[in-house]
Amino acid sequence: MPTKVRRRSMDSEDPFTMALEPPDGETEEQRQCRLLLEKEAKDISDAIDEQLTQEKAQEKKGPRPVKVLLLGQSESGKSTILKNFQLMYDPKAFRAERASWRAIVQLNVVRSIHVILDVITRAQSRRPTTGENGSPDSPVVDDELATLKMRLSPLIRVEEVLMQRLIPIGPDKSDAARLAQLTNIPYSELPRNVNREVAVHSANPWKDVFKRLKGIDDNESFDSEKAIDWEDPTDPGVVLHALAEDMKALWSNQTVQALLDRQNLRLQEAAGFFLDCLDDVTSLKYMPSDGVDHILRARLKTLGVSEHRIKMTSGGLTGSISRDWRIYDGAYEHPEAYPPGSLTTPVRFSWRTPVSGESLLFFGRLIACSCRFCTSERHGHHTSTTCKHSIIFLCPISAFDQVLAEEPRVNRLADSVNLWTTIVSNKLLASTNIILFLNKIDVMRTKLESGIKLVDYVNSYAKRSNDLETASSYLRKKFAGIQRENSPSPRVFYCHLTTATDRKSTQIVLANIKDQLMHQYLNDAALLP
Ligand SMILES: Nc1nc2c(ncn2[C@@H]2O[C@H](COP(=O)(O)OP(=O)(O)OP(=O)(O)O)[C@@H](O)[C@H]2O)c(=O)[nH]1
Repeated sequence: MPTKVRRRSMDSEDPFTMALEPPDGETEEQRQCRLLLEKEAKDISDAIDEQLTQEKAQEKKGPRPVKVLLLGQSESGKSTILKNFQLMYDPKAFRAERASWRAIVQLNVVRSIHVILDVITRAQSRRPTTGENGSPDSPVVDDELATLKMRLSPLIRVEEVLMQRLIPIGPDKSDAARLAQLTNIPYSELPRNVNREVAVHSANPWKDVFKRLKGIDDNESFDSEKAIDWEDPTDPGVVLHALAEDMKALWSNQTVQALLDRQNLRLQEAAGFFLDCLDDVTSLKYMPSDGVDHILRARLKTLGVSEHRIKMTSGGLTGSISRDWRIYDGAYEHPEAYPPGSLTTPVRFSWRTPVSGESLLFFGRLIACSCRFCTSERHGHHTSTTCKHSIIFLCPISAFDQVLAEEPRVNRLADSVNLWTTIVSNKLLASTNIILFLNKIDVMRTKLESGIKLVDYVNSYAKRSNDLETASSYLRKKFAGIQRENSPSPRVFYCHLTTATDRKSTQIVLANIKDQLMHQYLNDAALLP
């Protein structure tokens, strides 16, 4: 029948059908990974459907919530911005999570030490060579360092225990468990291209783990300090405390520094770096306090999209108003991660470098999600056919000299620029507030001051001065220009230079954004029938 023939031929050209077809020459490992991602996408979709149904019912009862989507490539700082929001507007919940973040800080510490131990192992396995003057070509691991390495080996077990607590592998074979299997392999057995970073799925209630361990009742008011059994000899904190002096000796060892230098491993610039405050984080009763920003600096990669509800209040001429906010952390979910602290491959940046396929797929999915949230409202409050919510887009500008782990030909800044172009040019997002955060300004400053030249990666930077002010203002103008040229209709360019781990400065920015969005929300509401 003609219709059948037509449909078949359309199907074979349908980009969605083509996109879903398995790639040619797919290996079994790739197939497993793809199926996992597809199942996860379906779970997300089902969860959104369920959420939409609930929201519809809820929204009939009260005012519309303000929705903000955090977007950006992996390690751009989305979760850190979310933590800042929680710290400001939901401090009680934030404090209750301190025990969980204590475990992440401990995990970050042992991970950094593990990286160093791996570097030493590699140096030990190399045959020593000598230069022209007869001295060794590369730093030599002496007996003292080898002994130190041996004494620190119990930390590997601590890391495994922490990872198992965070991502238990049960008989359920859930996504979280299966992803954990991908990442829970001991470092020594990991193939080079496998993710070395532990990641939790947003659906995994990892923060409850410590609560569950102590058997605290859900209804009991939860004090995070009570969640720790301070007398427990198997608590990772005990081992960390016992090995604190050895860890300090390792980090300050000249040979270790030389070996890290040779491999271009800048641990101090890597996420979750705590080796500069070992006294503090290895103290027997260590708990990340309100006074220090350890929770903001702690690194735990999250996969999937998570929703966080916060009640926010804003003052104005008409008195103070209070609204529910929903903040979505659109964590980038590529199964690979960046090797810690390295990534100085000199892949040049170009304003036209193709965006990685994985990133596009992910952002497409996120935009689809956010637009579905709007679709659900269109019949209720919205009269517009475009998304009215807000996006905070994070670009870690310090990544200008780094490449994507999953696509080593793509510069990380180029990836961000392309994602930015995709977002600002999307017609469905024409009415969306898009706020750009050029993040990791502190790391950018350190890099530029250490002599790394922006022009070596971004040709068009030409002969401009290699300082933070000039560089950030140049990048800001570039991002503004892309928005101007690509937005379906004119919109205001909102941009902030941020250091998300610096609570004070970030909270000023977020307070302004909160007031701005509340104001717009009220204006929109006034225009509604
Ligand atoms: N020095 C510095 N570190 C930052 C800044 N913003 C975030 N970080 C750190 O960078 C790491 C990654 O930040 P996250 O907030 O986890 O990044 P993300 O975008 O949520 O990453 P994914 O979970 O992989 O999607 C964390 O250890 C943060 O503490 C910043 O402005 N300066």
